Amino acid sequence: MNLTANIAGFNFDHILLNAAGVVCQTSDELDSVLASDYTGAVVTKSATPSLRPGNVSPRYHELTNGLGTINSMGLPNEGFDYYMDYVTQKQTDKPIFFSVAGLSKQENLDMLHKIEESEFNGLVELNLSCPNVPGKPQTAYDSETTEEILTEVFSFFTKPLGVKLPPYFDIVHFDNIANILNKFPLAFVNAINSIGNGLVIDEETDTVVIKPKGGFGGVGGPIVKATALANVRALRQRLNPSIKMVGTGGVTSGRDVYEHVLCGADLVEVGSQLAIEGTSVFERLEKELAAILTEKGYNSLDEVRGQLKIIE
Ligand SMILES: CC(C)(C)CCc1c(C(=O)O)[nH]c(=O)[nH]c1=O
Repeated sequence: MNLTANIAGFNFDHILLNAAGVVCQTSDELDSVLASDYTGAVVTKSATPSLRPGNVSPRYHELTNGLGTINSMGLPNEGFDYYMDYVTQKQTDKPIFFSVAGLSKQENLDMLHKIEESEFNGLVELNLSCPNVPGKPQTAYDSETTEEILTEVFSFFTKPLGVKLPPYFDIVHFDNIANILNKFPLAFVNAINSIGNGLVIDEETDTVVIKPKGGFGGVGGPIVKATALANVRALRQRLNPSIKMVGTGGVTSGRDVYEHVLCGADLVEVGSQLAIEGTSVFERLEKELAAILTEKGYNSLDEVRGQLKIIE
């Protein structure tokens, strides 16, 4: 059975990996994802130029009803040089995604220049949920800023690069962002990041569950699956075929992985469920996915990818 994928000439023997931010801040965590026999790659926690402790705790919470998670981590990470050391020294035949999230356009450009000039030979994921200038929405929700930063990036960057996008909720927004992204030689697009600025309340105490931002945080897990699938599908339908698709959001079963592939995903990432279940989740998900393919008489994900049917 063929459960492989290819992006920018990189072969992935498995289509599953972690979502940036989950089990990927330290070298031990990164090693644990790579060590799984059921992952095809690993992505680092989004790096900033220097080390960041991130926000005060509680900053992450799993909903008691199991429907999802909420977080306002605040970009805690070991700093750019730590991840550069890791990705350039790590001996592995699995591709590595180096995620970056500068706090300004200049920080992103500086990090990307360093990657361009480095020995790193993996893929880069530019986190476009990165902050924008005060008073403006996150970068990915600001078309001009998105186009401006990608224009500057591709004026010098030649290694495989994709973008991590927040969810969009309006068909015109799908059209707009796809029109911008199609102007650039992107290796991939990763949809979705957590749904921004949700709010979860503790029913015992009538209090928010995370401390930063008065309780507002990014929402993940089962609760976001419908939005994640819609974004993967809408972007797949609009983006040049040369831009591959990474599906993220709401994956807790092999069926969820299968649905991301039906919508067009080449790789599928696991965030909340990985945080909850640990790296054994990858084996469970791949085996559940393989069982679905067998049951349906498919021998390869190539027969499934993008084949979602509509009601004629
Ligand atoms: C939200 C930002 C802090 C600007 C980026 C890092 C990030 C975080 C985070 O570090 O709080 N959490 C997410 O769910 N997605 C992200 O992309």
